[in-house]
Amino acid sequence: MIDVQTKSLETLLGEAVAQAKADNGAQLLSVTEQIKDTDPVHFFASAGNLSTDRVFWTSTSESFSMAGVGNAWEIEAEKNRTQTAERYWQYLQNHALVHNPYQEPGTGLVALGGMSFDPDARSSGRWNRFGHGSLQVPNVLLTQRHARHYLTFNIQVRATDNVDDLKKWVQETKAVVTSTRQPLPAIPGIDSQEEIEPEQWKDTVQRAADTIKVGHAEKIVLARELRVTLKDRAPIASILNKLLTTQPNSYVFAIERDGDCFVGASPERLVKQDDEQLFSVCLAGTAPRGQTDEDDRAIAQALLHDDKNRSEHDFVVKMIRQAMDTCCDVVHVPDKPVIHPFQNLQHLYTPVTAKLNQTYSIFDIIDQLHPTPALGGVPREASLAFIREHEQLDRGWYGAPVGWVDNHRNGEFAVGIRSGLIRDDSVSLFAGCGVVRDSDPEAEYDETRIKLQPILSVLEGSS
Ligand SMILES: C=C(O[C@H]1C=CC=C(C(=O)O)[C@@H]1O)C(=O)O
Ligand SMILES: [Mg+2]
Repeated sequence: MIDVQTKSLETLLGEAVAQAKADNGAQLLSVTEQIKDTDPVHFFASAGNLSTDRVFWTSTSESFSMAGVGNAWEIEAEKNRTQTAERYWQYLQNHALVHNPYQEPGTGLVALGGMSFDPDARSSGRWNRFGHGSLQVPNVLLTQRHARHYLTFNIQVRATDNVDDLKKWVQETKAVVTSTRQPLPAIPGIDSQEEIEPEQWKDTVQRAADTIKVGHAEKIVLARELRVTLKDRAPIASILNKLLTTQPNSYVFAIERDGDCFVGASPERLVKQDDEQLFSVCLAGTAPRGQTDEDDRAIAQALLHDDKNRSEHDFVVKMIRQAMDTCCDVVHVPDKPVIHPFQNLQHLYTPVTAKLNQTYSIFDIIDQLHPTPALGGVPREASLAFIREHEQLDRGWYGAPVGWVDNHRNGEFAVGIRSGLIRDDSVSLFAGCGVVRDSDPEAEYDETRIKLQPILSVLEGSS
């Protein structure tokens, strides 16, 4: 068995070297094998010995995870992020040598990453390791679906490369990332925290509500930052592990670029593609969970019938339906939202399904959807202009699509909320809320405080 696999890897490496020689350039080789059980979080932790460019993605409701390390190919874009991603992803799929005997989504040639919320926003420099759009094909990718585990090596093979050396590198790297589990380090806890200008933020919420009342916009989403200093460097794998156990029904993700890491547990799917089938979600309108079941149900009922929250939600439904209509043949949207409960809050939730027209890709849909009025506002341009002018925050990748695509028309992007940016021992946490004409600044402030809580309690090491 091992012999056959080794031989096949050797053969593939030989073919890639020959192709690189013929092209007088480099040849991307992608080779996938099924492997023994390997825990994605421990893979991510061990991979830190190889590179400070790592990625992690879990859809906790589906028992599906990916963890990747290194960078075999990167699509980088400043403006026109989705068009650039589409073009280079097509190019790569046409030119890569892919050996993937499995039909599992998320195995083989996969690119993971995301983009900034707004390429036209002022930059503070804090996100400069991320750029405005970046998808990366990791050198090594672990894919876990239920009880099955797959390992993909993506290698840039050059004409001058030696097959034996490459094979040795693959074997050594595999040993590092699938090594026996080391215990994850403890989360060091919080040394200090600072809310960034909360009073000024509330004034901005009032200003947004006033802007809406005079008819210059209908909804504007405003976000704020909580800056946390930990007692020691943030152990990202341990934080992911804790998010996985405390945040069911979420997308737990980490995108690390040169040591800086964007991490989160988002409840919000932007879009999932399963060949021609698309799934999106309208998520807006928020209330806390109750202390007792009865209390919880009463809060849920009140949320379902609350005009202010319903209007926040309905703007999102209307716009997502329009966006889907542009690229899809059949779009299904229920008439009314339901309640979707999460660990410490509940949201109004309307699922959307659609059939993607064959001439479009997931990148076209992202282009249509982002930013939805759950993160931008209505109308899109007026709300973005307000955010650019008045919000005292460099959103960076917060609130923007983060996810993955494979080369079989599968992919999924979440909205990067309930998230933070980690650098060494400091973490910037972000939370926003939908401001409509009846918004009360104190209530919106409380809502953002609840949204910050899950990730904050993970950092406290107490959840
Ligand atoms: C902007 C955020 O949440 C959005 C998603 C769900 C509910 C929202 C709300 O009720 O305001 C927000 O639109 C955030 O968590 O940072
Ligand atoms: Mg809200």
